[in-house]
Amino acid sequence: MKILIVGGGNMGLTYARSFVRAHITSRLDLRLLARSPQRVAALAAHELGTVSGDPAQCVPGADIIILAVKPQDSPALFEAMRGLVQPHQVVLSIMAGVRIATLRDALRTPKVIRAMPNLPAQIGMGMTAFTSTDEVTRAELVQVQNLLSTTGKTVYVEEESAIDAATAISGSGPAYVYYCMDALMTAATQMGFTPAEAELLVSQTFRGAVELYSQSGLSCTDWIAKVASKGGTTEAAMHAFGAGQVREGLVAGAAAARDRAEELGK
Ligand SMILES: NC(=O)C1=CN([C@@H]2O[C@H](COP(=O)(O)OP(=O)(O)OC[C@H]3O[C@@H](n4cnc5c(N)ncnc54)[C@H](O)[C@@H]3O)[C@@H](O)[C@H]2O)C=CC1
Ligand SMILES: O=C(O)[C@@H]1CCC=N1
Repeated sequence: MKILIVGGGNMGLTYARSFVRAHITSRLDLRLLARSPQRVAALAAHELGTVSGDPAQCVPGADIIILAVKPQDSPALFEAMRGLVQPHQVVLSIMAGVRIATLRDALRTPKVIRAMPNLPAQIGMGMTAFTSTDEVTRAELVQVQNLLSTTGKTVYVEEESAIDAATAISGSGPAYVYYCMDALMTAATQMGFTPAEAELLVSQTFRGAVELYSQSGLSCTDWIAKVASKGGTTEAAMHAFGAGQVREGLVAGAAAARDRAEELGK
C-alpha cells in the first residue's frame, strides 16, 4: 500500500512514524509532501520515506493520500493538487472543520474519509473518530482503520456532524486536560511546592485517577463520591468549583470548539 502524507507537522510526522513503527508500510512505500525546500530537507532528515515538494511527482501512484495541513492552508493545497487526484485513490483528511463535500468538490474525487485524531497518537494512545463517503469500499475502510489504529483507538461514526463534535471533545480534549493540570500545578506552587514537586503531584494524580477509572465500571460521579468524605476537603473543593461554574465553563468551552469546527467548514 503506497501512502502519501501531505504536511509533515505534528500530525503528519506522527502518522509517518507510527506507520513505519507498526510495519504497516515500508519507508519505500511512504511519501511525504512538504511545502518548501527547507521543509523538504528537514523532513528528509527523519528518514521516514521519500520527501517531495512537488505534488505532481507524488500524488499519482499513491493508494491513500493523507491531508494533514492546517485548515487555513487547504485552499492553496487544493489548488496545488488540482486535477492530480484520481477517482480510485482514497483521500483521508484530518483537517479540523473541512467538510467532505468541500474535499470532494475541490479535489474532484469520490473516495473521501474524514477523521479527527488527537495528539496522544504520538505515543499510540490516540483517539480517532472517522467517517467516509459511500464510494469508499469496505476493504478500503478497513485498510484506513488499520492505519489509524496504529496510533490508538478508533470509532467509526455515521454522521459527519459527529466529526465536529469529536473535534471538540477528543481532538482538542488533550488541551483541556493540560489546562486543568496547569491550574492545579499553579495551586500547588502557591501552596509552597517547588515546580518539580508540583509537576510530580499533579501528573501522577491525573495518571492514577484516569487509570483507576479505566480499570473500573464506575462513573466519574461514583469515584468523586468515593474520594469525598462528608464535610471534608474534597467537598470544600467541589463547592468552590460549583460557585466558580467550573463545570459549566468546561462544557461551554467544548461547545465553542464544536462551533469553531463548524465555522471552519463554511
Ligand atoms: N495538533 C493536533 O492536536 C491536531 C491537529 N489536527 C489537524 O491536523 C492538521 C495538521 O495539524 P498539525 O500537524 O498540528 O499542524 P502543523 O502546523 O504542525 O503541520 C502542518 C504542516 O503542513 C505543512 N503544509 C502547509 N501547506 C502545505 C502544502 N500545501 N503542502 C505540503 N505541506 C503543507 C506545513 O508546512 C506544516 O509543516 C490540522 O488540519 C489540524 O486541524 C487534528 C487533530 C489533532
Ligand atoms: O485546535 C485545532 O484546531 C486542532 C483540531 C483539534 C486539535 N487541534
